[in-house]
Amino acid sequence: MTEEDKALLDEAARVRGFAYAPYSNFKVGAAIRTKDGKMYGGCNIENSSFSSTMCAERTAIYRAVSSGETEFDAIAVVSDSPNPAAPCGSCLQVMAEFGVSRIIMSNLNGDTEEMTIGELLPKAFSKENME
Ligand SMILES: O=c1ccn([C@H]2C[C@H](O)[C@@H](CO)O2)c(=O)[nH]1
Ligand SMILES: [Zn+2]
Repeated sequence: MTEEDKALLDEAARVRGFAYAPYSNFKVGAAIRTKDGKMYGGCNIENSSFSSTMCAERTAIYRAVSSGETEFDAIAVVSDSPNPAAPCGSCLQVMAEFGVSRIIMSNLNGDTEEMTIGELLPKAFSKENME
């Protein structure tokens, strides 16, 4: 693993500490890196109206996009699961939209796995489908 990817996982683990998850008690942290090396972190933010909950990955991506970022390299995701957990389908769809190609997943034991968006969401729906 590169130093850059370690730093991205460290940032995901750090912002996981801000997760607001009183309903599931499942805290998730994510951090996305732009092609020019900037990092944006995000945590999951739950709500008593459950469907208003936002995942850590989309919090991170939407923070980056809202800051003017358009070119992405990788996203790291950290949660307390027996095996490194993959992002949910909604987050994968958003990663496909914004060209987030590498997904690095880790748990608190430090087990780490990397997959591409093409592996996790083959045949993603995209704007090309609407042409
Ligand atoms: O990849 C995932 C999967 C789940 N969650 C959040 C949503 C909810 O708050 C909690 C349980 O699903 O974990 C994420 O943030 N990212
Ligand atoms: Zn999600």
